[in-house]
Amino acid sequence: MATEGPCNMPKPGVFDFGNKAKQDARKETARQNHVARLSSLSSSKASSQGKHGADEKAQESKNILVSSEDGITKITFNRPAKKNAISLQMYFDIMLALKNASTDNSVITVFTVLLRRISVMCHHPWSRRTGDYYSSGNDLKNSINDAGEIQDIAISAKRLREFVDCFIDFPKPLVAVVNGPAVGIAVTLLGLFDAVYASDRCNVSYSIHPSRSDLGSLLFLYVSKDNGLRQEAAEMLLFGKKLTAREAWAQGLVTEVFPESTFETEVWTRLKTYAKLPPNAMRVSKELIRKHEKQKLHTVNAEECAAIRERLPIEEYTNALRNFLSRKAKL
Ligand SMILES: CCCCCCCCCCC/C=C/C(=O)SCCNC(=O)CCNC(=O)[C@H](O)C(C)(C)COP(=O)(O)OP(=O)(O)OC[C@H]1O[C@@H](n2cnc3c(N)ncnc32)[C@H](O)[C@@H]1OP(=O)(O)O
Repeated sequence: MATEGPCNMPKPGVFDFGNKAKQDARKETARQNHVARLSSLSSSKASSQGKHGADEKAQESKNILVSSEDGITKITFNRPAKKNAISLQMYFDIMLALKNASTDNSVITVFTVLLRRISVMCHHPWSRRTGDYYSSGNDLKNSINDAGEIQDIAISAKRLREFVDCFIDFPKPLVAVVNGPAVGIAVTLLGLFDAVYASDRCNVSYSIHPSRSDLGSLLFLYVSKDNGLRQEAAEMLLFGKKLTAREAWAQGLVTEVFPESTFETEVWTRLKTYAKLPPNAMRVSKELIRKHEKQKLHTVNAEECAAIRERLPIEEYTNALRNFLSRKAKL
C-alpha cells in the first residue's frame, strides 16, 4: 500500500473509527508528518531565536504580529476569521516573540488583538470596534493529523509545558488588553499576566465541552487562592460557566474593567505612562513579587501537562472534537 503522495481513497469521516485498520500505513505516515511538523516548527523557532538579537527588528508572522513603540512591545493576535484560535505555528510565534521581548529595549509587553474597522451608517464615516474574539483558545485542529486522527498528545503536552513556562518566567511586566471574549488556554494564561485590562464586552469561559485538553489547575491556583472563591472558580473550570468581565474581575482574574467606548484610549494612555517608569526597578520588583509562587506554578504546570499526557480521556476528547468539527457543538 502506498504510504506517501496524495490520498485518492475515499476519506473516512473525521474520527470515523470503523474500518480504519486498512489505513494503518497511511496513518503512520500522517503521524510521522505531524511529529515532523511539530519538530520543524520547534527547530525553526530555535534557529530564529539564534538570529534575533535584543534590538533586531520584530519577527514576521501572519497570525501573530509584533511591534515595538513608546517602550511597549505589542504582541497581537491576528486570526480573526478563526476567532484568534491558536494554531501550532502561533504557539511557536508567541514563544519567539516573548523570548525577543524579554531582551529588547521595551519596558512593558502587551498582548492584544488587532482592531478591525467596520463601516457603519452613522455620523462618523468609520466606527472602530475590536475583532470579535480576544482568542477562542487552542486551535482544535492542532491535535489532528493529515489523516484526521487524534495525534501525539504526549508531544503536544511537552510543548504546552514549555509554552506556559515562557509566561511563568517572563521577566518584564506583562499586560493583557482583552477587548473581546477569551476561551480556554487564552483564559488560563491571563492568570500569568501582571495586569489584565478588559472591556465590558468581554467575557471569559473555559469551554463547556470536553474538547478542552487544558485541565485548568493553573487557573484554579490563581482564581481560587485563599479568597473564598473556590466554588466559583470550580464552577467555571468544571462546568464551563461563562463569566462576564466584571465577574472575572471579582474573581481576581481581571485587574480592571473599562467601558468599551473608552477602552482603547484609557488603556493605552495608561500603558504609555507605565512604560516611562524605571524599567530596572520594575524588573526587580516583578522578580521579588513572583519569586515564591514561581516554583509552585512550574510544579502545577508540569503536573497538568503530565495529566494531559497520561490521563486525558481520549474518547470524550475525540467525541467533543468530532462534534465541534461537524458543527454540532460550540461553547
Ligand atoms: C507549543 C506547541 C503547543 C502544542 C499545543 C498543544 C495543545 C494542547 C492543548 C492546550 C490546552 C488548551 C485548551 C483550550 O484552549 S480548550 C478551548 C478550545 N476552544 C474551544 O473549545 C472553542 C471552540 N469554538 C467555539 O465554540 C466557537 O467557534 C466560538 C463560540 C468561539 C465562536 O462561535 P461563532 O459561531 O461566533 O463562530 P464560528 O464557530 O463560526 O467560528 C468561526 C471560525 O473559527 C473557527 N474556530 C473558532 N474557534 C476555533 C478553535 N478553538 N479551533 C479551531 N477553529 C476555531 C471555526 O471553526 C470557524 O471556522 P470556519 O469558518 O472555517 O468554519
